[in-house]
Amino acid sequence: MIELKNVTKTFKKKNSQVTALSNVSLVVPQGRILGVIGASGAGKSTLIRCVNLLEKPTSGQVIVNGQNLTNLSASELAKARRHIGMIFQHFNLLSSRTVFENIAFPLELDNTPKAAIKDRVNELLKLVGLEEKANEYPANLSGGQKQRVAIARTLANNPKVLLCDEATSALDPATTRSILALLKDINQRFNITILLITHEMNVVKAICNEVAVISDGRLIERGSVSDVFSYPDTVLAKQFITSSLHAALPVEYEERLTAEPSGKNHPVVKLEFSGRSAEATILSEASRLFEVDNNIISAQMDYTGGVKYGIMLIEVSGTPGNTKNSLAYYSSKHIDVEVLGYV
Ligand SMILES: Nc1ncnc2c1ncn2[C@@H]1O[C@H](COP(=O)(O)OP(=O)(O)OP(=O)(O)O)[C@@H](O)[C@H]1O
Repeated sequence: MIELKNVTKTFKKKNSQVTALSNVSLVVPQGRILGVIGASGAGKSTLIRCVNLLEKPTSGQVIVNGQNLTNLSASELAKARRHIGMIFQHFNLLSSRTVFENIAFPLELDNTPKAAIKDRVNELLKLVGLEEKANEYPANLSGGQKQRVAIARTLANNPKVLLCDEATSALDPATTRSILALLKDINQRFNITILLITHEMNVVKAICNEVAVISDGRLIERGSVSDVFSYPDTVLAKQFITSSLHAALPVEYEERLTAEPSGKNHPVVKLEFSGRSAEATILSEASRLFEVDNNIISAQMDYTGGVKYGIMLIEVSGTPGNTKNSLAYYSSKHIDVEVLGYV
C-alpha cells in the first residue's frame, strides 16, 4: 500500500547541504501498521512528509495505493492526497471553526452535498466519541479531544492510508493510550494502512505490527515488533527498547553505592533480559546452583508480540567466587549483566 524505493532527500542551504534521507526503501502492506522510530534529527518527519510529497524526494520513488506519486501532475497529486490522511503532533485544527466544521472541512472542499456532510460528520463524531462537543471550538478542548477531532477530520474522505507524525507526543500517557487504541480500532475496522513516526518505543509496542529504526537518514533495522524486541540487531534499537523500561535504583541505594568491592559488601547488578534470554526464573536457578541470594531491588518485565523482556536490578549476596559464577551463568543465558557498584 505504501512503498518507498531508494528515496533520498537533500536540503540545500546557502553554503551547505543536509541529507535528511539517504536511499530509504520500505514497504507497508495494506492493513498493517509500521512504526518508524528514531532520535531527534534522524529524518523521521522528512520521511513521513515524503510519503504524501509534502517534501519532494530529491531522488527515488513513492508509490501509494499503486500510484507513483513522484510522476503525478499537481492536480493528480492533489487528488491522490485525498486518500492519504495525516495527523500531526500539534493537531493543526482551524481555530475559527467548531469541531463539526473542522471535520466537515475536507468534505466541503470535495463539494459534498450539505446533507451528506451532516451525516458523515455525525458518524465520525460518534466514532471518535465526541458527539457532545460538535459545537465547541478547538480552544475549549483537551489535547486528546483535539487529536480525536483531527483523526475524524482526516477520516472524512475515507483515506486508505493514514500518516501519523508524532501524533501522541504532546499528550499525557493515559491520553496517549486512548488515542493509540482509537488508531488501532480504525486500522482494524477500516483496514487502513498506518505509517507512524515516533521517538517512543511505547508507541511502537502499543500498536505497530512492524518497526523500522532510522538513524542519520538511513533505515538501519527493520522487522516485526516481536523480532526486533527479541533480537535487536543494532545498539540503537536496543537503546530504544531499554528506554521504554523503567527500573531505577532507589536513592537510598545510590547513596550507599561504592565503586569497589570491600570483601563485605555485595554487588548491585543490572540484568537486561531480551527475547533470547532465559526466563526470569533463572534467578532461583542461579540461587540453587551457586548458593547466592538475589535480592530484587527494582524490576520491570514486559511482553511484546509474545516476547518477554525487561530489566532487573538485584543485590547479590554470596562468596565472591559464587557471585562471580552466578553472573557468568546469566551471561551464558544471553542476559546482559552490568555491575553498577557495591553496597
Ligand atoms: N526544510 C529543511 N531545510 C533544511 N534542513 C532540514 C529541513 N527539514 C529538515 N532538515 C534537516 O534534516 C534532518 C532531518 O530532520 P527531520 O525533521 O526529518 O528529523 P526528525 O527525526 O523528524 O527530528 P525531530 O524528532 O526532532 O522532529 C535534520 O538535520 C534537519 O535539520
